[in-house]
Amino acid sequence: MAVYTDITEIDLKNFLAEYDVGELTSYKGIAEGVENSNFLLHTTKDPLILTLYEKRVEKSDLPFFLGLMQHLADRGLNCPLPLPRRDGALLGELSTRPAALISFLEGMWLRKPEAKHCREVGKALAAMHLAGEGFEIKRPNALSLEGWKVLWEKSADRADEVEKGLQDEISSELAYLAAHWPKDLPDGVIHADLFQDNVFFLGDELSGLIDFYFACNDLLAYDVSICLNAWCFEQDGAYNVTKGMALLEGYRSVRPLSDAELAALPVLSRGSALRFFLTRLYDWLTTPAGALVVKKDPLEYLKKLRFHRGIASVAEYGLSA
Ligand SMILES: Nc1ncnc2c1ncn2[C@@H]1O[C@H](COP(=O)(O)OP(=O)(O)O)[C@@H](O)[C@H]1O
Ligand SMILES: N[C@@H](CCOP(=O)(O)O)C(=O)O
Repeated sequence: MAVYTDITEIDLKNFLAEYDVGELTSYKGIAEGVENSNFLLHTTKDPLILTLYEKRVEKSDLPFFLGLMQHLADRGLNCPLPLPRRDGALLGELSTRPAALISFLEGMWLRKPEAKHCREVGKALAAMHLAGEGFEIKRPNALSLEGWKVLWEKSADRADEVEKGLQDEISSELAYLAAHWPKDLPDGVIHADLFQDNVFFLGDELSGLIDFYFACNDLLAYDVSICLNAWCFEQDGAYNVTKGMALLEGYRSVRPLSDAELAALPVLSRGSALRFFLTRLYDWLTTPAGALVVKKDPLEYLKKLRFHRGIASVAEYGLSA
């Protein structure tokens, strides 16, 4: 459960007094998520999400995240909206953390997505990429090549505790990616964490995207590779080519992928697998026992990384270039 910071009812009521959201009737911590503390609030008006921003979120990045949600929603993307306080500010403070109230999005995330859902995710990702055009604030990706090196330096010494030989394997991988990372592909605003728990469905219909707290400016095709990793592998670690095809076709039906973007998918997918491996590894090694969060398995992403290393042609993802 991701509630790192506790709140008291009295502090919450004082915080809410700055907003025009009705009276608080109940609140509870949300038993999902990894990065921030989230609470579901019921009021005499609409239900709301309260987010307290935690360790990996820089306060200076919050205008990007909150402004982006507004920008995307204004352009017709279904995503939550930050609510303004009476003084117009989108951000307040609660229990010493920066905090915001976010509109509640109806829907559930899918525990067992099928190819038809992957197609919808591909479409929604492409729609987000198009809707992100014109967003004025810029945020470089803090979790790309340079950020991976920094994370790796914090974990490398203990990596072999997780699997023997990891220290050498990951050091070589980082060197490979630094030498082969594409530079001239289309870029824009990417979600950067569009995993299953961040996509809501009502029945088979995609009802919206949440959790823009890793969003940044980067290669659009890198975001596609993140979704291939998050959506198109089965529990046993096997890549599901039908899901891959559906996701890529869904994406291309809204925003075409160039030959260069397609050709770069294997290296981008290695990079995105490494990115999630590294944050999971760091958390695995540093989260104290008993913390109210479910640690995610870094080895799941190591297996995905190894799969992409073995890709000889993008046809293996379900499409020919
Ligand atoms: N706007 C929202 N509407 C409905 N539920 C939400 C909303 N934002 C977050 N949640 C709930 O909170 C959970 C954790 O949110 P998330 O933003 O993924 O947290 P974290 O940034 O900590 O990973 C989600 O899985 C969902 O259940
Ligand atoms: N998706 C990441 C962890 C980030 O968690 P989220 O709850 O913000 O999606 C992973 O799976 O490692």
